[in-house]
Amino acid sequence: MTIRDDHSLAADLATEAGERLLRIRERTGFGDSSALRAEGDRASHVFLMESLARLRPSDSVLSEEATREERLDPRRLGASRVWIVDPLDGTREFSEEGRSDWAVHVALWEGGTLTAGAVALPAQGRTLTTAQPPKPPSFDGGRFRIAVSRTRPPEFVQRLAYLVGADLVPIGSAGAKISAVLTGEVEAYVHAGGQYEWDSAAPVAVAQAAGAHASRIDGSELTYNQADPSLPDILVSLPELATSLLSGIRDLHR
Ligand SMILES: Nc1ncnc2c1ncn2[C@@H]1O[C@H](COP(=O)(O)O)[C@@H](OP(=O)(O)O)[C@H]1O
Ligand SMILES: [Mg+2]
Repeated sequence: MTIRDDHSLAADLATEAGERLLRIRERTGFGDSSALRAEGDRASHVFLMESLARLRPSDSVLSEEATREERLDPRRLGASRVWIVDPLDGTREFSEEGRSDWAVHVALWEGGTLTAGAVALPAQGRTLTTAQPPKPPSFDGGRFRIAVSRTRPPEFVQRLAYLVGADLVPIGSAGAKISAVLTGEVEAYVHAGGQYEWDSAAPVAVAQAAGAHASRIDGSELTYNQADPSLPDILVSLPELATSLLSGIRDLHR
């Protein structure tokens, strides 16, 4: 792998981890889904950790699959460059034959902001990247689509859809849902009730580079590389829809 800059590195690592995951799916099969999930998580984590240690030895890494001690390493909080990775987002969907809504996330946080990132969607044959941000379609009115978790949608989301005139589209993986906003399959993604920095850092880096709206559901900023990596709610949407979605969510929580 020839390394040019952080944007290309994020894209190359996410893409290669994704190719490895496709091979694991093919080799292992779907007979024992918990073994397939465990092998996918482990192999992708090891590949990303070894690659970053070799190619960016001075940087810190926060990975979903790291041990609790590794995640609590105080050096990460004092570091100026931290890679935030989710080796396999949408682990459940990865282990279901025929599904393509799972992803590999690689993001770079520098001094308070996300500066580079990539989301590989291996079973869709594409990687969305800050190296070449996608151009989301513009919204020209009418009913629209909100992507939600297949298994843990926020309790208020049905009422929100009714209020703003939208249909709900269940999709697995935060990365796949945010990518769906950027490629025009849906117009928004709403989540609440629990999630972590690695679930959103890379797709948010790409969404911001693409000019989409990304925030907490109260409209405040998403902040990364915190001591506690919990980041329980998120709204990503086409920019034209953010105001009405945020005010709809606010009305439902009054
Ligand atoms: N209530 C919750 N608590 C903790 N994590 C959650 C969550 N809801 C969703 N997530 C995480 O967010 C990612 C996307 O979830 P979903 O597909 O349901 O939208 C998944 O990541 P992983 O697949 O990496 O574990 C999932 O674990
Ligand atoms: Mg995840």
